[in-house]
Amino acid sequence: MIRFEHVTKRYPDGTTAVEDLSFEVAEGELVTLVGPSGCGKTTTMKMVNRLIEPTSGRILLGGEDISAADPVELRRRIGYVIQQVGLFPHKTVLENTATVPQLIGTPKAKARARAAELLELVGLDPAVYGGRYPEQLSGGQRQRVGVARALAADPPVLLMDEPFGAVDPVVRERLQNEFLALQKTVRKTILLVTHDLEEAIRLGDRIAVYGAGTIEQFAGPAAVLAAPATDYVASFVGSDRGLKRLAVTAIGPADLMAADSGSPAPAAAVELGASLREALAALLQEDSGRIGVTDPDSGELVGVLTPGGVHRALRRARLQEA
Ligand SMILES: Nc1ncnc2c1ncn2[C@@H]1O[C@H](COP(=O)(O)OP(=O)(O)OP(=O)(O)O)[C@@H](O)[C@H]1O
Repeated sequence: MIRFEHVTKRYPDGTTAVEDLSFEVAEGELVTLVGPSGCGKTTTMKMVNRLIEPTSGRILLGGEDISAADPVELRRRIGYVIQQVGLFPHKTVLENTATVPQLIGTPKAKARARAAELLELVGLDPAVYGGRYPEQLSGGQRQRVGVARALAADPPVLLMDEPFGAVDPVVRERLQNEFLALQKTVRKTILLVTHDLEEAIRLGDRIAVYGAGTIEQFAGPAAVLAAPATDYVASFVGSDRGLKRLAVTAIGPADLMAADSGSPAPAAAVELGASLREALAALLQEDSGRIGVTDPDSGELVGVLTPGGVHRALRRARLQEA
């Protein structure tokens, strides 16, 4: 869907921001760009909606070379979410969300109805928040409006630059989870820039780990953690990558013990397919040392997870990757 072919960007002062980048983002895929400050992530992203033009190489969107596209028309196909959100201060939340559809000629009533739906989708009750002004919202709520607004024109592609950057870690984690659930339904093709490795791992179907102006590794989160491609990536992901793997390993049926009909069902439960990190957090809260695991569709208890099951799952994941 988005394809970079040997893209280099040199700024007029001689700074090479990115050099010979080639990678592809599949339709419906969420790719996170992660790396230290100044490594070229934002430059990469802004070349996709032509806020920055490459010095050489080309970028294709759905097979079409974007250098031939009209930038205004191009940006209509590409939602853009930035850290500072950039909401219009003098417009209400509903008006902010309806801005783009109205700009492209959607009748006002229809644009507003759609905006209300989207606010609902990002967890903001339009009856409560629709009439408020941005300054009357918390940072996390503003970021949700930013996401709703970017989705409003239903663009196939979303560019997100540190979209959850301006909120505290707890709210951030909640927004990330909500966003992942949302992505399951909307299935946009997304490039998301972050300097936070945990965020990149949590959100990305694949991760591009940037060094200075180049991608050092482009792979799924589990592969980046299990087999860093270079010494640089190894030091970037750090020595606690074993722990980080908890976040990318899901609980499978083989990790569970049968729910014993004799003993009471555990009080806490997570869903099958939840991350080991989530399961471990729940286990640590449970004095009994066991939690229930439920079927995400039916909600029925399918088994019981103990710390031994977490070990089994990690071992299984290591074997699969080997
Ligand atoms: N307009 C510009 N003129 C000259 N150099 C620039 C310009 N914009 C960015 N750069 C340089 O290009 C390099 C890459 O910048 P970029 O903003 O893409 O990095 P980044 O990875 O997004 O960083 P951060 O995480 O700090 O936002 C940096 O060295 C930066 O100083």
